[in-house]
Amino acid sequence: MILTDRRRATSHTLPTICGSSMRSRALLLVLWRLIRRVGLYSKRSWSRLLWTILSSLRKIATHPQAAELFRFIFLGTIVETGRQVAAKVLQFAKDFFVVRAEFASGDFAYDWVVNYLENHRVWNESRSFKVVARNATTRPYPTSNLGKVDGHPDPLYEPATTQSPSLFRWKGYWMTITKTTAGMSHYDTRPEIGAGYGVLVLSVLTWDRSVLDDFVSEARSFYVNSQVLPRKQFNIKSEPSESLLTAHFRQGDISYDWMLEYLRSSDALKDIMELNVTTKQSDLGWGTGPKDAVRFMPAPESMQRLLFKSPRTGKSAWLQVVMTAGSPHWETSRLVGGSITITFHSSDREVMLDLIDAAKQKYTELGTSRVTVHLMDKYGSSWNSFTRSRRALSTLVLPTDVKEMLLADALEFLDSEKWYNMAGIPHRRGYLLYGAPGTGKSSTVHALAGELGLEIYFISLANPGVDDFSLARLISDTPSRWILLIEDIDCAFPSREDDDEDEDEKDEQRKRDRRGNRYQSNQLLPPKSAVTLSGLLNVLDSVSSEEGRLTFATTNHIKNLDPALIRAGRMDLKIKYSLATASQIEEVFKVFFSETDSTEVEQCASKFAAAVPPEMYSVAQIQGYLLNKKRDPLGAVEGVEEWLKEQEAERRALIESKRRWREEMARRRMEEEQQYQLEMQQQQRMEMPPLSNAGYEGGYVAEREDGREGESEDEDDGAGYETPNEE
Ligand SMILES: Nc1ncnc2c1ncn2[C@@H]1O[C@H](COP(=O)(O)OP(=O)(O)OP(=O)(O)O)[C@@H](O)[C@H]1O
Repeated sequence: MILTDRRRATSHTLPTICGSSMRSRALLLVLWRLIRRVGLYSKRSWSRLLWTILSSLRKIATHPQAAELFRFIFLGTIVETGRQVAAKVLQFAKDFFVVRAEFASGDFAYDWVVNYLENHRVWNESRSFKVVARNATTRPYPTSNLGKVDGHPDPLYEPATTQSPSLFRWKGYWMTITKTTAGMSHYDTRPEIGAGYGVLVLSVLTWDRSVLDDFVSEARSFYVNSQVLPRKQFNIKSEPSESLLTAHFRQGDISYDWMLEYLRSSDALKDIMELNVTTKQSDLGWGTGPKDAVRFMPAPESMQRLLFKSPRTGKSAWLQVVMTAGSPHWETSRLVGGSITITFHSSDREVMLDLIDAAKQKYTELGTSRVTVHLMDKYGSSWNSFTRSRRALSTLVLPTDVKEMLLADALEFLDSEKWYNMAGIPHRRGYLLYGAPGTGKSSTVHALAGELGLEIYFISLANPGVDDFSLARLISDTPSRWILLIEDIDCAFPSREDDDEDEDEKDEQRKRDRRGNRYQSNQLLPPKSAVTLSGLLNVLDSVSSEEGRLTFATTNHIKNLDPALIRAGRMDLKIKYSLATASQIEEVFKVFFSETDSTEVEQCASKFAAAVPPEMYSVAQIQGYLLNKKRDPLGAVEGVEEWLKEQEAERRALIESKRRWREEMARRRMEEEQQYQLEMQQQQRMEMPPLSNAGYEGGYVAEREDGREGESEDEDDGAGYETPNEE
């Protein structure tokens, strides 16, 4: 009954308390029953509950095991608090009594400290190290007595890779040093991280920070004043420091040649550890001594250290040299685009200037004088520069006065800039050098450039990458007072006189499309260059480039040139280069044997000149013959008859082969023409309407007198063909 009553009471109170969900209703019902059973709804029952809890706690506390537990908790709290306080105090003491510095490889400070530590045998004193075999003869390792004379490397001590700190004493202070090397992370994208990255942590047990400053400054001055090459630590490509002086030398600029010669000299080579050994002739020519047959160069793409001592002030500084090798130019295969970057381990500008001076002086002592030549790259987008030996104007064998006249004219032009400005005439002058190949046209330009101290900008119109636009852009990127050299200017445009013998073969090739099919006579021939005549004229007349320009154009075929190209104002002076005259032949002979007894040479020269027919051979051809007899003037005279016979035979053979070639070409042309006509006839027949429909009303194909098929009358414009019937 009681149960029933309670259920009733619950059922009518619950809906006012809870929500609608069945599950929460059931939960609340259980709770409600619990409260009612314990009687928590009354004040008396609360105090009873409290009393129960307290009495239970008292029971637990008086239990012997519980008392033990409380004691442990209490003690533990005290110990942990003490430990934390001690750690805080220790950390504070460490911060206060230990000075800590970090050095990262790639920075010079790192090198100073590492160099200092290595020279003070810190790793030898360490409890953990690795032993490596290196050549230590250049380094003062007093403990190492091995390997001094037998050419084998010495054992050296290096920090162990375990990163364990080494302890050492410096001026009464204890220091610990930790060196981490060899690639902390291979995944790091920063350039200085990866294999070879190193960090050095130096801690000094002192509260005085100036101890560390003193240490670093001692390491620095030890490094700077050291006469022993510091061992290369890490080959880091990035710039080591922005605050130090760095000088860049680019190939094509004469200062690059100075520096290259200096680096090749024995002064610098003694410090350089990675060398390129070559027996290849360099731009600068062979040396005279037997040792010069092998040339040494600092290895490109490597970082080299060398000590430079200024001859003027006696100051010295370590230099870090990084060389980049150039790549071969597409047309000439000369190396272009190389560079030398020198970082001075000093911020003293005087040292840098002294180095450049010393390099220049070394270069002058060698007696090499060079001319800078800029060649366009294969895309016609930029200039690649290099230098080549200067040629003395006196070595050119030209008809009397030509050299003198050219030089005087160019000098006068360069001197009269003001006059040009006053007269409102653009300050530029054009020279056209024309004549047979090998007569000295290009050599004249190079010799003149050396004489006038001007740079040559060489453009090749046959370069597939160059067009009007790129040519104009390239020309605008030039200095004032320069030489523009356009060789074989005729090659750029289709020749208008196809009967030229030398050009026949080239033209024949050009007259074929990519698949080898011949261009028909009614089709336009492709131009030889993407540069158009008007594009070139624009460049010659342009005011965009700096003025003071001497333009030299050379050609073997002046008759192929458009008159617009060579009119006065564009080509002011036209100089003809002929095949060698008698006096030129004699002079070439004398130049060749200038080191032999003069009376003998005089006699031989006139005999030689009398034997060689004038204006038959170029100077280049005569030089070619004399090169084989360069120490034997008498032999040169005796052998000339034989050589002339050979030349004559060669000439005849050449004429004969050209004749045969022309005949063959004419035959092929005729065959092609016939084939073409035949194909056209067949094609027209195939397009012809069926014969059954032919008739007066339907139109027809008429046979023309010349054998070609006519068109139907219906499609004609009214003039019509005469029909066979009408005929
Ligand atoms: N008049 C000359 N005096 C001295 N050397 C010459 C002379 N002519 C030609 N040579 C020599 O012949 C070689 C070719 O000369 P160069 O290239 O100057 O001739 P070029 O007339 O420009 O020929 P091309 O028309 O084929 O370009 C060079 O090695 C040069 O030394």
